[in-house]
Amino acid sequence: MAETEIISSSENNEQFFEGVEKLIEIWFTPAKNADLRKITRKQWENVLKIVRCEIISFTQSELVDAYVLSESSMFVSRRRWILKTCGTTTPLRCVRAVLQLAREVAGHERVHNVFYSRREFARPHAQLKPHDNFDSEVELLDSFFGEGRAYIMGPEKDCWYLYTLLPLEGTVDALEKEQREVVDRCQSEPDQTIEILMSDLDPAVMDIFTRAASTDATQATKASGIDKIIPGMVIDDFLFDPCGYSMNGVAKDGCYMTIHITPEPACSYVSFESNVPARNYDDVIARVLAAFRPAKFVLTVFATPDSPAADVPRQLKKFSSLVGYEPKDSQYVQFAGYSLHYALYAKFPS
Ligand SMILES: C[S@+](CC[C@H](N)C(=O)[O-])C[C@H]1O[C@@H](n2cnc3c(N)ncnc32)[C@H](O)[C@@H]1O
Repeated sequence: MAETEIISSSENNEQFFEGVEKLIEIWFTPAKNADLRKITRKQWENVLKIVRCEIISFTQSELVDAYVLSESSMFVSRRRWILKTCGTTTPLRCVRAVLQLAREVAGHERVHNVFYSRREFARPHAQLKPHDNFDSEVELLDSFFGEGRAYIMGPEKDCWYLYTLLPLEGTVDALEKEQREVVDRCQSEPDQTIEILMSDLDPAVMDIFTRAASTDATQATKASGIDKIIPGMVIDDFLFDPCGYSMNGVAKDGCYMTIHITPEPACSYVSFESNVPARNYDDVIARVLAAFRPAKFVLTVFATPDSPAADVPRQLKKFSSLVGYEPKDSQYVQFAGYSLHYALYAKFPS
């Protein structure tokens, strides 16, 4: 397994692990016979060496390959690549290699869209370059993709960073035109992503994700109710020793879900992400919160106009009441081709 990222805090001798992930998603422009799944496992292993993590498990559906990594997950489909890694991994350092493999092995010449996002780290200064600050990350991303756009949402300590090539609606028409052409060429490909990034979780729940309480990952998946959050997924789960948990779920229709858990009391963190389509995510959000009981969380929802979830970001804008939680911040952004809702919630004081 890759070099572990667990650091002992000198202040109180408690274990610290940076659960907050960096998430990069690259969409390539459709091209005849091009498919990222032509990239071999060995080639991915070499890419992940640059990131400082490795593959620990693999599952697939007809439409998506899903890898559980020593630090989170990777999903590969015909024209979309997603890499989500935590700890002090360096995912942006591998982008050049991925673009090269996409071109030379998979037949993808053109990048259509890029999303790079993360919550603020618990310990930003412990990160390796370029992840030690957002400006450096943006500079590197711009060196690959040209002029992207960078956004910082929410209050300083709980902010959420986003880099994308999407223009704000109505500001740049070149990308809009390209997007329309792609939609025309490949019919529409509706897309939506919900992420719930939770911190300061209930210790009784976190206990489930330790080897002391659960004999294996399956037991932890069932005891926590993870298997009920989105039914119908084939689950590939992993329980770390002495604690920590990662899972990927894939469905026949190509949808995925992924959950990663850092249970250490000093730095407890859980992330949930899925691209399952829905007219609203109230039930999914309620099940996630009931399973993990965070004190604080960031919620983000992206949706294209042709997605069943198209109206979700707008609905959430007005949706202030999540039982037991109060909204601390909320932003709604309309990009060309996507809308986005960001919100920060905290538990009502008991
Ligand atoms: C890989 S997991 C999931 C992290 C995830 N990003 C999250 O949302 O919290 C990290 C958890 O597994 C534990 N762990 C145990 N062995 C590990 C290893 N060899 N590499 C990475 N994490 C390990 C860490 O202490 C931490 O609790």
